[in-house]
Amino acid sequence: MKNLKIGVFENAQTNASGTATWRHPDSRRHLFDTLEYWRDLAAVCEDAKLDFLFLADAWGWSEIDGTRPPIATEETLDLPRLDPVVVASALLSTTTDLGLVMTGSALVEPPYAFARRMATLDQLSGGRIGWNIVTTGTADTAVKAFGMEMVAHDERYRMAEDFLEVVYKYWEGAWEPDALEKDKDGRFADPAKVHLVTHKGPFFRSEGYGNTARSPQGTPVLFQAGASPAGRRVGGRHGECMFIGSGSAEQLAGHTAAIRAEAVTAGRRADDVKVMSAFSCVIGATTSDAERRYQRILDAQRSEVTVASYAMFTGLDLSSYAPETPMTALSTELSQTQVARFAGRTVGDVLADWHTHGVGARPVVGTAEEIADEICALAEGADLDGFLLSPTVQPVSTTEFVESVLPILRARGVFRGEYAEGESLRERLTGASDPALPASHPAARFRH
Ligand SMILES: Cc1cc2nc3c(=O)[nH]c(=O)nc-3n(C[C@H](O)[C@H](O)[C@H](O)COP(=O)(O)O)c2cc1C
Repeated sequence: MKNLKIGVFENAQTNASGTATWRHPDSRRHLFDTLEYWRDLAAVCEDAKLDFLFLADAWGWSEIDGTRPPIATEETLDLPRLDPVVVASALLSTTTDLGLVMTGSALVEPPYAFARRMATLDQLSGGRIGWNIVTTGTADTAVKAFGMEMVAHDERYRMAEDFLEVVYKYWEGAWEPDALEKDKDGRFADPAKVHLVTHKGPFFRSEGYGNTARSPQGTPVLFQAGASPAGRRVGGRHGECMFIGSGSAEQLAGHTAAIRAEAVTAGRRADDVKVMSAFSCVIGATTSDAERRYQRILDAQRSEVTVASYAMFTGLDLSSYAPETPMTALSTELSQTQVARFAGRTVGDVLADWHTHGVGARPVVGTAEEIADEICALAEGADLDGFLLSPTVQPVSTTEFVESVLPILRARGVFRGEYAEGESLRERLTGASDPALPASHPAARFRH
């Protein structure tokens, strides 16, 4: 079996993944707006030698028929949040090896400024940064805040391709890796190795010199999570790591095969893309103890949150449809994945399902041994490279996982024990022999 990669899913906000479990007695997520929360969580991840901490993000919010439902505020479903780039920046000085991966929107960010911010993080972290490319799940509300017009679903992916070309040109082509000489008796940099970038694309234009020099990885490790056909195409062409939702081994195997096929269509090798599935679990001393603990998590959440939460991801108000309406009758310009994955089921089924686990799948509920068994079975059955642990109650879910499940995975030889010294996040996650993107990646053509 492959050596697994394991990251932790977080959101610089009180809730995650469309559920609202912040009232649970053990939850400390209401302290998401303190540096201590992030410092302590990052320390748990780094002490356990996890691969990275992932900070998801959204610029938009929940709206139903153009109005923000009061429950979204009462249960802090979507707002307030913190900027993940700034949170990651704060963690650079409290961590030394942990990867820091964050979402950045190709819909609303200006690419030149975004390229600089990510390069700065990559530089100061010594090459520990990853970027989850999103077209923004909450696009309908985010565009209003940015004074933009709505951009349709597949058009947003075309926009993302253009955005990628701009940032690649700056990350890969603006400054050659050995441009900086820093020679006090000579010169600081070699002008022959600093290049003017020009870009005239369908969505973005830019002409300039890189505001930052080349960072250790150049391009941060590229993550992508869109599961619609358009999303998978972009992931297959550009992604180095793809996040997929959770599900049965059979469902995940289908996703993994489709992503690898897209990579091959794009002229890359099937395993140039590492596939990581979201994974949630509730651990107990016995199976029935775990079931009791899971029920307590469900009880911590108000049921009214479900409609507002589903609307945030899809713009659809499920309360306005008869419960027997087939989900195939619905469509969205937001997350098509969150409609398509319920094909064959009804609106009533989805309301019940979403209440228990939001965008994720039902957590695996059991003893540490049972959870380790499930992780191994999923990895083998679905050809996965790793997991994105999506904790239900933070930080205790992460702590319990690293204390009880991780040692079992280590004993089985499927998760490594130590960090390799000086390794970049790219080398760690992809097995690359240096921190730069391989020559087979589309970004490499912008190098000099
Ligand atoms: C593990 C995981 C993490 C995600 N994180 C984000 C995120 O931080 N922000 C966001 O807007 N979408 C996020 N998404 C959603 C997708 O990237 C994508 O934008 C969404 O599913 C809509 O595109 P699609 O219809 O192509 O799937 C995430 C998805 C998964 C599976």
